[in-house]
Amino acid sequence: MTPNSDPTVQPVPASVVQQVDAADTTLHNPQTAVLSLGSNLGNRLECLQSAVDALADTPGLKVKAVSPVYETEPWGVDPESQPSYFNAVVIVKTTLPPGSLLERGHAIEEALERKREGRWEPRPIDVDIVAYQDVVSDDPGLTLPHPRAHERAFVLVPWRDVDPAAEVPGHGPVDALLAGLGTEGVTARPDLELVLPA
Ligand SMILES: Nc1ncnc2c1ncn2[C@@H]1O[C@H](COP(=O)(O)OP(=O)(O)OP(=O)(O)O)[C@@H](O)[C@H]1O
Ligand SMILES: Nc1nc2c(c(=O)[nH]1)N=C(CO)CN2
Repeated sequence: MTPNSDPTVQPVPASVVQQVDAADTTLHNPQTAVLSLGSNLGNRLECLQSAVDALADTPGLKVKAVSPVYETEPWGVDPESQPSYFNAVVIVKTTLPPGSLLERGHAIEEALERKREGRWEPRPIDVDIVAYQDVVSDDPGLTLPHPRAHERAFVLVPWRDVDPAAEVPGHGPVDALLAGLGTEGVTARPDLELVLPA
């Protein structure tokens, strides 16, 4: 069958294609997103690096910056009850809309065998979307900015390293948030480094 011989396939008028493209603001216009990576099970540095590599391998996404690595006290649980985390922040430019970026994060978690157990259980990798441009959304499936990012020094400290002027939409400058929160329990690990794939 030649491409146009199927009578059920109607050509899409150019004006419709144009309207659809214009409505998808991400398509020609990459957006900046901030991702938080955390690991407190297995080889924590390798898990973070695998996540960075997988992000860099994602069509429609370019990794622009990778923060230094921090060793951090488990937040939200008894800090003695879990191994310490390694945390880092990655800045990306992407044509993926927020929901697709979340799906990609989940796929990376699955590939690194993260089990979804109780809340804040130890995990080999966690990929959270901290912010997507200045989008604000209270959808529980994807809340933007991340609903707890502004309370987490383990997110804000590495984020400030790669973007000193960063702001959490609706919460203000990262620097000011950190002045209030303090940085206790967030320790630089200059002996460790994540590599940004070429
Ligand atoms: N900004 C966001 N980034 C990642 N997941 C989000 C976000 N907003 C909402 N979610 C939803 O939260 C659900 C639980 O995510 P996850 O298991 O990573 O939570 P957690 O890492 O244990 O805890 P926390 O959300 O406090 O970081 C996800 O399935 C996702 O749909
Ligand atoms: N230090 C630290 N604590 C956490 C982390 C994390 O990445 N680092 N992630 C959590 C759930 O996302 C809960 N607690």
